[in-house]
Amino acid sequence: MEKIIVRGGKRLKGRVRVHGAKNAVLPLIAASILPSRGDLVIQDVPMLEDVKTITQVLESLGIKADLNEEKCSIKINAENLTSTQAPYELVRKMRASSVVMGPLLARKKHCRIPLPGGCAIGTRPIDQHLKGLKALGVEFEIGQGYIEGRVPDRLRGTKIYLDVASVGATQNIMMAAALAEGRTIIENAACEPENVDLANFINAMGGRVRGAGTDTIRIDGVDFLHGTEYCVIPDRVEAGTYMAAAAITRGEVFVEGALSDHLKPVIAKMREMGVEVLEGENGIHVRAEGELKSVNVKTLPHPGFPTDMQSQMMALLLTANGTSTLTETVFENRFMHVEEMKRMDAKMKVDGRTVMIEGGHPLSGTTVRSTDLRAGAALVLLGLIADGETEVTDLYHIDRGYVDLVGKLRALGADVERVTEEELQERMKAKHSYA
Ligand SMILES: CC(=O)N[C@H]1[C@@H](OP(=O)(O)OP(=O)(O)OC[C@H]2O[C@@H](n3ccc(=O)[nH]c3=O)[C@H](O)[C@@H]2O)O[C@H](CO)[C@@H](O)[C@@H]1O
Ligand SMILES: C=C(OP(=O)(O)O)C(=O)O
Repeated sequence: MEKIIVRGGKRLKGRVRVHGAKNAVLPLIAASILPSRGDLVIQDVPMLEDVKTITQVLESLGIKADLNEEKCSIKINAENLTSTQAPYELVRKMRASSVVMGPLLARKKHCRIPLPGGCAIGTRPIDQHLKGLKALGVEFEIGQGYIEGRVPDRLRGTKIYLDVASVGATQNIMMAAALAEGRTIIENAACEPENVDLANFINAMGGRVRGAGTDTIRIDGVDFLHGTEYCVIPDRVEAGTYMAAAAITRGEVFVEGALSDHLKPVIAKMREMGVEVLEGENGIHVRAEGELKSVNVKTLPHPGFPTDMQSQMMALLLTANGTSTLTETVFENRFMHVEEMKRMDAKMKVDGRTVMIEGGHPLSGTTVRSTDLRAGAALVLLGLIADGETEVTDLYHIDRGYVDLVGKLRALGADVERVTEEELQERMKAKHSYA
């Protein structure tokens, strides 16, 4: 088992480049099932475990998909789509693989995928995905842990109102509607930047999607989609994580590639705390010094404060003076990191969906467990200012969403390393034999 070891006390300084967005590239790769003609090339693909998993899902469907780690790109040709069944071993690793449903139903009028199940941050139902796809003409059977969808006639555009502005449901419906007959209108659609990226990608393949980024999306179905070349948007959560790292250590960091338009709520809250944030054309400059003010934060669907930045923000609030509150409204169980942070002497109290955070107290390093990918990153960030050594375990979460977190933090001056259990044992042995 590998661990990240952080020794606190270093002020981060320098420049860090953000990779392409995980949450944008996953639906883009799923949408690559749609074109029946030509090659697709996606650029600035982050080489993450999740990206490898969704690529394997495509390969399991008979699609040619070549990830080029050096060029950070993927080349896909879906002309030879032979299967409509996604394997359990892959889908269970990553909930986002349920977004292959829409494209499979659009291309082959059939799909069979394992029920994604709950996860560390909540139950995460997919009722809105199913409601939308049913409205387009899909019939579903659910049993023995699988969902099977069939289109008896053909997909037909219609008006769909989502009860919850679900990111994944909007994606699944958008992709199915891209090849449906007539116009589909999604109301109360999720307007996250990743969904705008998906709409732009579908349009680059010859689709007709309008209104993405607002709560009403119109999709006019076309007969077929074709290959294209496309570059994924930068990862706003990765960018926000390094912005938080800079502020926590009272450092000065230029986050290259970060788009301020995608990070408005994060920038606003950091400024309210007293962090200096300069928005540039090529990135965001963050600088913090001395005492920061406590603030109240509530996570919301975009353009509200993103739930995927909640735990990193919590880490930052622990360094502010006074009491802050952080309310999670998107997921019902996204506070598992609170108990881990308390193990580092963080002063916090959970009351329903709100955490009271008493900032400004010293933190101490100890062994803590990543409970989800953002929580894992947040614990590493806390380790940057804790006394002594912090060991973060369960790194498979972090590997789902961060390219080389350790290398990037080290380049900014952090005292952090990734070691295997064996290496740690060797070190202990060497220490004892020396003593
Ligand atoms: C791979 C990916 O892009 N993941 C992101 C995506 O997840 P994901 O697409 O799963 O998130 P959703 O927007 O669907 O979920 C938001 C809320 O809606 C609920 N819900 C969702 C679907 C549904 O059919 N019924 C229902 O009740 C969920 O339980 C949750 O409470 O958006 C989330 C919200 O910004 C982010 O935290 C995730 O990082
Ligand atoms: C929760 C996240 O991802 P997923 O939806 O894939 O679990 C995330 O990226 O923070």
